[in-house]
Amino acid sequence: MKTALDRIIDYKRDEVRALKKDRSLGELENAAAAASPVRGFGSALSAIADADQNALICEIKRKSPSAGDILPGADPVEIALDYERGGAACLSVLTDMPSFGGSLADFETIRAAVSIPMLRKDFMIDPIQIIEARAHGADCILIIMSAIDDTLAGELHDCASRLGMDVLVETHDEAEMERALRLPSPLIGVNNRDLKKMVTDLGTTERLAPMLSSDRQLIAESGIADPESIIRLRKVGSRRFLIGEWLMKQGTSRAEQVTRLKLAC
Ligand SMILES: O=P(O)(O)OC[C@@H](O)[C@@H](O)c1c[nH]c2ccccc12
Repeated sequence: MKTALDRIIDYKRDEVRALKKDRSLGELENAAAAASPVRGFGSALSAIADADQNALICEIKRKSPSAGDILPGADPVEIALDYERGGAACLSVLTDMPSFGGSLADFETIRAAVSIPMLRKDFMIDPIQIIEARAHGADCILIIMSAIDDTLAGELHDCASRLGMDVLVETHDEAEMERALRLPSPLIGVNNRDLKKMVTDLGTTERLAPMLSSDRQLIAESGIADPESIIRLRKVGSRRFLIGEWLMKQGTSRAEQVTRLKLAC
């Protein structure tokens, strides 16, 4: 049986094929070279985490395979400005349309409206997507270890580094963590949501956190739903958090809730 992740990777292959037909590599490389300079993603997280506050990567997604509709008609710029005003370190913007309702057009509009660094959150399976990400202003890209093999992960990582972007390497079990630690990126995410089974458990971050040495930075991802989740994960040393659905649903108190999470201890 195909998992949700398998299905996504299948249509990503079609998207990559279409992109390669549409735009030449040279053209995209030129656009990437002309894009606005990278904003340091990892350094923005560290500036807050090193002061012992919670460095938040706040996410914009209209829907997801696990949650269904989150905020279908959301104005992404309005939400991004709430996040920035509340004190988010960085933003994560889903650019996948079929499953998450996002786009690179959203990404670009948001980046023009805020000054904090941004992660292009998508399913990367080919270097051309990384170049495309930079051409649209991305400061960081995501590598999902459960979606690709080590060779491809290394290639995508090198491509992002060459373009000056940071890389968030996502894991969700011990084997993936071991593979992730062979890549040079200091930013190691632990996804509490199993993308194959679509179940979320904060215990995943607690279990994997001890595998990181002090030269790596743990980012706890998914299922963070209140200050208590943050307080729980701070106990295993996490000071960096990626939060989507719960913040999306906070309505008019969104900025205040960001500040509350940032200061939770
Ligand atoms: O909405 P949540 O449970 O706060 O999760 C945010 C983020 O971690 C989640 O969207 C995510 C983590 N890794 C991903 C990979 C692909 C798509 C989405 C994700």
